[in-house]
Amino acid sequence: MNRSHWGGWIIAPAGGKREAAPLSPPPGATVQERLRGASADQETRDGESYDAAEQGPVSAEAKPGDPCASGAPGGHRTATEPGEVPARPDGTVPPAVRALQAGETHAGPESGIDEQGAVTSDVSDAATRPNASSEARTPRTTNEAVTSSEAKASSEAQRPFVCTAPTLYFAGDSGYFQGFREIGRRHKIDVALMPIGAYEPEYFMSPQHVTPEQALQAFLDTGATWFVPMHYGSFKLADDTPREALDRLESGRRAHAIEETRVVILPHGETWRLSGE
Ligand SMILES: O=c1ccn([C@@H]2O[C@H](COP(=O)(O)O)[C@@H](O)[C@H]2O)c(=O)[nH]1
Repeated sequence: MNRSHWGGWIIAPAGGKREAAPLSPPPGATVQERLRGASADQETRDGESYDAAEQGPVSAEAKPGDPCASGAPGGHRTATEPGEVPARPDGTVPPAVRALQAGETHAGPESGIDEQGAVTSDVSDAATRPNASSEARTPRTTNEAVTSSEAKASSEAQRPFVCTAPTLYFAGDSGYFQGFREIGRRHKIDVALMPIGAYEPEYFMSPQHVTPEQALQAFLDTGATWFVPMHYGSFKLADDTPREALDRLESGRRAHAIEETRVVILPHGETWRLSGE
C-alpha cells in the first residue's frame, strides 16, 4: 500500500459555508496568511488528488471582535498574530499565558511523559475517568494520593482563551498528503488536533500515520492557530515512544520557528475550554 490514507473532521458551530481562500495571500497579508500561501507552493509527497468538498461544510459566524479564525471579518484573523495569545473578552490575560509569553515552557512534566517515554499518568484511570488527574506522575502514583482536582482546575483555568465559537480540525489517523492545505483553504481553523504517534517504522506506517515533523507541516498547511498533539501517549502501538514523539515535535517546532504558545500539550484527562468559559 503506497497511498496515504487520510481523513479528519472539521468541528465548528453552526454556520454557513465560506468561499475558499485564495491560494496566494495578498501583499501585506498576515504571517498566518503567508504561511498558508507558502505551504500551498510546496511540493506534495505523493501528488494524490483530493476533493475538499467531501470534507463537508463549515465555518461559523462569530461575534464582532471575537478572534475566532472562522468568524473574523472578511474571513481573516484580526485579533492576533501567531504567538500572540488573545486576551479574554474582558481584556484580561490569564497569568499562565503571560508566563508562557515570557518564555516559560508549557511542555515538560505536565505532559505526563517521563524521560524514558513512559506515560506517567495513570493510563487506565485516565482512559476511563475524564477527570483523572495528571498529578499522578509515575505508574506507582495513584490519583487518590494527590490533591488532584485543585491542581487540575488550576492548570485548566490557565489555558489560552481561543474564541467564543472556535473551529477545530481533528485529523484522525492520516499519512501526510496535500489535502491538509486544501482543508486549510476551505476552513479557517483555530485548533488542529494532529496525530504524532505510531510512525515507526516509517516504511510501513507512513501511509497511515504522520511523523511529528509531518504533523507540524500538516498543521502549517492547514493554517491553524493552535496545535494539539494526540495519538501518541496512551498506548505503545509502534516502534516509537511518546518521549521521542514529543522531542521530535519540539525540535520541529523550533526548526519552523513556531511559537511555543501555539503548541498545547494536554495531559491525560485534562480539558482545554477554548471559549474560556
Ligand atoms: O502511538 C500511539 C498511537 C495511538 N495511541 C492511542 O491508541 C488508541 C488507538 O488508536 P488508533 O488510531 O485506533 O490506532 C487511541 O486512543 C490513540 O490515541 C497511542 O496511545 N499511541
